Amino acid sequence: MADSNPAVTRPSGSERPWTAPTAAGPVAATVRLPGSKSMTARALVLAAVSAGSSTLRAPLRARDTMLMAAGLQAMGATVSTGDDDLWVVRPRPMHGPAKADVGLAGTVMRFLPPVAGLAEGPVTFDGDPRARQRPMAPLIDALRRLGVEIEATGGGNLPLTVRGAGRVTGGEVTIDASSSSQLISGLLLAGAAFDRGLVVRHVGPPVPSAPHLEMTVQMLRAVGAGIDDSTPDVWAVQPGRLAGRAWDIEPDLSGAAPFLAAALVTGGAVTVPGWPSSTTQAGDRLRELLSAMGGQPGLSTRGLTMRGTGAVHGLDADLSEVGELTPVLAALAAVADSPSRLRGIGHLRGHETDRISALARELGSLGADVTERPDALEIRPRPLTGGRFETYDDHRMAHAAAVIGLAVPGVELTDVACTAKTMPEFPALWSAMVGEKTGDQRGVER
Ligand SMILES: O=C(O)C1=C[C@@H](OP(=O)(O)O)[C@@H](O)[C@H](O)C1
Ligand SMILES: C=C(OP(=O)(O)O)C(=O)O
Repeated sequence: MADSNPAVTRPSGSERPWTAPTAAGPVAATVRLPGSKSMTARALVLAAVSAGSSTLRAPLRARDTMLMAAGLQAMGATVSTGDDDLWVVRPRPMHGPAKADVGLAGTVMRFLPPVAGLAEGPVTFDGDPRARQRPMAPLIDALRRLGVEIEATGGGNLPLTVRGAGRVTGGEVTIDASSSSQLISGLLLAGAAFDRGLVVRHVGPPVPSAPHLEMTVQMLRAVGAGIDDSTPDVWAVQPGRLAGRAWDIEPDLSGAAPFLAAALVTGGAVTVPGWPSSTTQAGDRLRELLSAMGGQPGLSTRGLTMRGTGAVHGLDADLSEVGELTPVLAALAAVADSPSRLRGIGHLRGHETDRISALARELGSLGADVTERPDALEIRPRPLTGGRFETYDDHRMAHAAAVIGLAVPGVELTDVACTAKTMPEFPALWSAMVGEKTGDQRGVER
């Protein structure tokens, strides 16, 4: 289904085993990171449902965002991704028949079906085997109640076919989005184009990932949407045409997690240039979280510099708003000098893999004492030894393994190619940061 772009396709057999490099001493590097996955995804979708052309400066070129671009193109939008630094999106009337490969991208599988409701004709969605297990049912139900016809071939999951009528009635809908904030973001991003606009009311256990919802609201406002989020758990988008615009995509701050963690593990210093002084990205919370674990963050016009102090402390934190940071924080917790409790992360069981189980199993297999709770991880550090580390197609499991590998020789990832989901250049950047001479040095100054 996907095109032949290597950043997109993930044929079986593309796995690449990798032994994580061990740091010979404190790392000292400036690491230039690619654009934010979450901002790139939203900018692409908003551009496709807007009235005029849009541009994305410094977008993320990775599997998730290329699949988003391909899905929008399949529905008729023109998305020019030839220039690494500037993508151009020209909206066109959306239509089927079309097929969209979501890969393993939560953003693609939750953001595109509402757009497909606006298309005329059938659009079929499917993805990697694991994508068929990720929560979709609340979105399918909500879209149906908003007037969209959906053939749910996969029951409440993928695959599914949206039989769009070229317009969506819209109006008010309730949804239980406790399994993923993306269920709400997806509805909101398309909602201004619905005939009656959209009022989304969340009912159920708390919605995770508040910063991501804030990003959705702010980016909608930036293209002229009238949106009211003043009532907790209710979002109201007025109907109206959105304006195309020029987006400057910020560096991916969640993708910064393993690099900043390297400063703590090795007692070194890592700078990420272009760190925004104000942002809705969840990764900005790394400043306080890594500070609680012993790092010293300093934000200046050069970017964010994280300095290690030689000590890594355990962490007791509710990570419900920043769940995607959990794998790297869990890795740090495993090499810390005191126990950790990472709480509020039940929804991670529906991520790229069940991250609670996966982290418990893999950290445990290296020697850490880990207790898996329904919505938490308790990690008591013990001396670790190298060994096989299964990455479960999960880019952030690979990041976690790389962080431990800095301190523990012989951590062997079953696959590092899964990092292409959000950062195809991860292995090269990582090796260059650690000082391996053989690697591609682009993006890293030492
Ligand atoms: O909207 C987004 O861009 C995202 C929202 C979050 O999803 P969940 O709320 O499902 O955790 C986050 O974990 C994911 O990496 C990206
Ligand atoms: C949960 C994540 O991704 P997705 O957008 O596929 O949900 C993530 O990147 O950590």
